[in-house]
Amino acid sequence: MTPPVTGRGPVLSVRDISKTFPGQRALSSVDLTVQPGEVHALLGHNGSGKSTLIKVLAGFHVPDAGGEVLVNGEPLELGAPSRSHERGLRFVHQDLALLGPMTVAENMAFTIGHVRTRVGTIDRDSERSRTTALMDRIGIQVDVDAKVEDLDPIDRAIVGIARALDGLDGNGGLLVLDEPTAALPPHEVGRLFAVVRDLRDRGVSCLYVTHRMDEVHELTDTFTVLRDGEVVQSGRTADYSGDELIGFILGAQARQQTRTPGGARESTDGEGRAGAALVVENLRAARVERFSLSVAPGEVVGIAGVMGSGREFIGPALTGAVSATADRYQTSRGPIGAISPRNTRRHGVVMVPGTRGPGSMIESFSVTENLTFATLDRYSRLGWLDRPGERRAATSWVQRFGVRPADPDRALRYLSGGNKQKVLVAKWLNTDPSVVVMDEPTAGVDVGASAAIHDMIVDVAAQGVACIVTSSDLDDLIAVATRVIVMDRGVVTATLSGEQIEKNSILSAMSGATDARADRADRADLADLMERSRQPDHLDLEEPHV
Ligand SMILES: Nc1ncnc2c1ncn2[C@@H]1O[C@H](COP(=O)(O)OP(=O)(O)OP(=O)(O)O)[C@@H](O)[C@H]1O
Repeated sequence: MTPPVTGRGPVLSVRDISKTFPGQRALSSVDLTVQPGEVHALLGHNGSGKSTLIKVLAGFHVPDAGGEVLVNGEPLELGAPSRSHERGLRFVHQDLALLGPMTVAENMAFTIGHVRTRVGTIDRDSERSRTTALMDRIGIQVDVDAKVEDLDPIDRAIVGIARALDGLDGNGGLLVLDEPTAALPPHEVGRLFAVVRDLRDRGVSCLYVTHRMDEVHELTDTFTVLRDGEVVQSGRTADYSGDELIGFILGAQARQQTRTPGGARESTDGEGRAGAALVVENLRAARVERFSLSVAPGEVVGIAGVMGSGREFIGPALTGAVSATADRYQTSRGPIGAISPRNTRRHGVVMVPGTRGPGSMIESFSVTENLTFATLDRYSRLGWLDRPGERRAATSWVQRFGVRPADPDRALRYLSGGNKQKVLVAKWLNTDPSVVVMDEPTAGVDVGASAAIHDMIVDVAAQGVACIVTSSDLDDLIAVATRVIVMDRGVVTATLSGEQIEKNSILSAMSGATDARADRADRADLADLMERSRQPDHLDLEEPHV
């Protein structure tokens, strides 16, 4: 790792910054320093204040009076986004805000402005060359004429970073990356790290927000941990173990968080004593060619596969959210007929979607209203809503998942991203499903809440629910699955159980699938995947994750 550049003052000094929302102190006297050429991890549980701090830096929130932010030693005018931009602060949010139907060059022009000819028309050629030049600066080329919706997630992330770098001349500046790997499959994370390291070597510092603990030691030089809006620790990453960092993040909670990897549990191969909860033969849907699965009550089946393998379409296909057919689709309640949302729901097959996108949650509704939205009939009495009953159920889920703030009446929009995710998972578990498909259940969720969600999945399974977890985060699969199915190009290519459920074996099975199509695959990706599967950092199975 390149040592941080020294000799100049800090690129960023946050001093005594506080932010109070009505009824909520989100930041309390926060100090944070980033030196030039340094990757600084900003860590903290869901709701600890990371996004609020970033929004203060971006000029989106005005902090309480009293504190200051210095950029390269000079005070920054707070609450003015254009001033933050002028002073070299750049932000890449999780939602990259790229427009799918537009090309890469058009997206760049849309945000950083059009290039005009002398007669005032748009100069498309210059816009394309400018985009190529921005890409060159991070040493990666993406087809500037490709539509963003056709790009891989990693290329989209890279376009987002390249766009943010506009106007930063060569040396200096601070790039704030908010959970940039949350939407990336494991084998593509290395490419993003290479871009960040390359920028660091060229003097662009980085404030890096992540919940993935394995990334912290791999990528960052220094760190700050926020807990409940306060800085609890900062320092050089190399001076602390992963467990120590987790301890800072979770505080007293840490000691309560333990879990047994699911791989250690016995596999039932889909046929438990009570018979299968779901049998599907030759499921076909967009990106799913032929998928067969039998899952028993109480079993947790994990589905792994790189982006585009079909993994992400299994949930929508099984619940009829996308058009799907199968030679056989049978639950414990009998054969299903057409695979439609209504039929699958009647059979108790539900899906917890991976994104908190439109339709999955209503931001202006309270936590309680969101939690009970899919089960309103249960709380209706003679046409009236049993509000106390609704609230009791919500309170119990809020406590079980540790939703913060622990206030079931709070409008969802005031919750942090990870806490919204917990409410979303709870909403579907509250429907008492017999089969639940969870896509990326811990995306954006902190290390403590991830463990809580893993425990909850195991708990739900122990109550006889068949669980199918599709995830790009191998830790999810290792923590909960009794069997892991690996997919490639819409078909199952491997099934792992027992002791095979560990990172190395899953990655090799995924790489085996990739290997089989190596003639058309990107060999760099494959090499990267293999390289990562050999790195001991990624395979530290002795250490408990939480
Ligand atoms: N606009 C707002 N109004 C009221 N409270 C808010 C607002 N924005 C954030 N909060 C509260 O401030 C606290 C910090 O939230 P923040 O979004 O900064 O957390 P975070 O660390 O980014 O969490 P996550 O990892 O889940 O994204 C939370 O309790 C949140 O509910």
